[in-house]
Amino acid sequence: MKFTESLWQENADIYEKILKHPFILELASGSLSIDRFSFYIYQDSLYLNEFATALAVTGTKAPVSKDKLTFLSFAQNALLVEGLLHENYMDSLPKQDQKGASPSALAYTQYLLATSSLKPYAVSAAALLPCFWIYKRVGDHILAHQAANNPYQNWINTYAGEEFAQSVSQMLALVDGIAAQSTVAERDSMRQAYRKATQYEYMFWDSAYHLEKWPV
Ligand SMILES: Cc1ncc(CN)c(N)n1
Repeated sequence: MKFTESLWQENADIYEKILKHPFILELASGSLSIDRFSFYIYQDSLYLNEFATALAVTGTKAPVSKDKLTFLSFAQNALLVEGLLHENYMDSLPKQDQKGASPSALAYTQYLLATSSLKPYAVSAAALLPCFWIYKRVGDHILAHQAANNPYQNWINTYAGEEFAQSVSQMLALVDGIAAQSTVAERDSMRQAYRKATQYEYMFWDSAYHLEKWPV
């Protein structure tokens, strides 16, 4: 079994919880409130900026230039392709009262930035994989289960689309290649990083659904 397949199986419990989360159920039915979606898009636009930095930093550690370029192109796509989707939405959605990242969003981006800055290449790459793979699987799942005339169609089309699918395949191949050259201990660290980022993915949806605020 591929290393990435084992990661998926070990973390299927969290993926099942994501699929049953009201944010995802309501995104698929089109009934998600505009306030919640708007909160999510604003938080995600902040997230994408930091995510792109974490991708670029991870790229600097790649031992071969082909893989460096791949990480840099992922960073570029996060800012241009996903960023454009968010900019288009932000122009038409209600403005947010709360400025800056929510507690969960900040925790997630700081985790990715710290991991990409301070941990080995293999661990950084594993921490970034859920950001690709979970969105692809959630996008595909929603596309297959969505209601007609869904107001969030552009979002669904981006993550269930061919361009995003190609990035995900590239990222999976990269992580499998890195794992094949890693020791058992390194693979264990990769597993831990993958699970932590998967937990943060769940928390990101959950915090958007609850319009999470700073308590003080
Ligand atoms: C929180 C989060 N995770 C992942 C993705 C997909 N790059 C995203 N846009 N936002």
